[in-house]
Amino acid sequence: MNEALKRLVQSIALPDEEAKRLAAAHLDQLTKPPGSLGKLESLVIRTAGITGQPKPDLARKAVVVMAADHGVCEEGVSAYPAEVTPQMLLNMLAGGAAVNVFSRQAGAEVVCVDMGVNADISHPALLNRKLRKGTANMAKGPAMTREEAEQAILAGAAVAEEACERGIQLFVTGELGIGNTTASAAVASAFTGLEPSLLTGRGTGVDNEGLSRKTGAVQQALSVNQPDREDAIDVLAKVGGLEIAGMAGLILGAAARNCPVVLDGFISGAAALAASRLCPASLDYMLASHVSDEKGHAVLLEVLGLEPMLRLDMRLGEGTGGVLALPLIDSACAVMREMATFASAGVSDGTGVLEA
Ligand SMILES: Cc1cc2ncn([C@H]3O[C@H](COP(=O)(O)O)[C@@H](O)[C@H]3O)c2cc1C
Ligand SMILES: O=C(O)c1cccnc1
Repeated sequence: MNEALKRLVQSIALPDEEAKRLAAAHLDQLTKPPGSLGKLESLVIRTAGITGQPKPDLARKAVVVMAADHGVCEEGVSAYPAEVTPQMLLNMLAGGAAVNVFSRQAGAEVVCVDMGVNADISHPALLNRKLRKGTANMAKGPAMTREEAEQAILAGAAVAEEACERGIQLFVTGELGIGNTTASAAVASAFTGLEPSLLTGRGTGVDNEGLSRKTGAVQQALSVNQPDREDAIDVLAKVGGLEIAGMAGLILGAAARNCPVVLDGFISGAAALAASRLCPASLDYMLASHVSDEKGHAVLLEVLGLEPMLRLDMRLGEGTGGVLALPLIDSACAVMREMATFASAGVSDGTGVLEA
């Protein structure tokens, strides 16, 4: 691991236990039976620990969409051609993708980052962090070099840091990259040791023949490259993607700044697994939004030990599921700041009504 990456990993602190304790105590003073807000209560306690604020206020939120292309598309692993990556990126920059619609509803910014799209795109709102034009075909050799993977992680972390500097307080992981469910399956299989067939799904909607080609490409990528699961950078370099490494960096960068990171779907899950292997403490900063329909996502969340808030049978990516969870997080935090306590509202808290 290079020095800058080591420093990044070392800068990630454990959650603030005192803020968690204060949040839990405050929740029990609010005008509701203890625990009656269910998972929103554990969510806000975790958020307090992440931010160090017993009553978190996360007004400024961004979904960061990392975009890149994948050499493995040559193997016929997606239902769509690779040209869709730059086309969809332009659509997103114009505000026309699903993630833009949901973000307008949720009051979140969409930040698009070119990590390695196989086309020259220039747009005033696009962050150009292109390290190369797409990865190499991992079924034939390493997707990228170790240095490129490290640079991609650091670039992702820098995006988080720059966004924090201008006031962003919460991140959603988003992505765009035709072929990236194949790379994510390979990354997930490399880290977990689970069979590729358990982690390879239909992505954009490949048919049965496409699915067996895709599973075969994942198996081949693993056998050709032999990634070392103890070495997260080796895994990302050999069978990952530029956007997946960038997302892992974004997660680490957000954690280093005490910001919650809301994970979207399967690709986000693969990036989260990589981040957790680079820095186990980063897991405490991750909130799982939904479980997607992509085969393998539920397993990944289980491995991460994260419980999703939503199950909407979505399989889109872009950060869409993550953005849909933002109103829940906002509501959970608002409870802490706005709800009356038993004392302030003059409501009996029930003590003394029942014999202990
Ligand atoms: C029009 C369109 C919009 C998308 N938005 C996200 N994805 C999602 O699908 C791609 C991954 O699936 P696969 O591995 O099967 O290629 C990624 O771009 C992901 O963000 C899209 C895909 C398409 C076709
Ligand atoms: O789970 C996801 O996020 C997903 C699934 C299919 C295609 N793109 C993304």
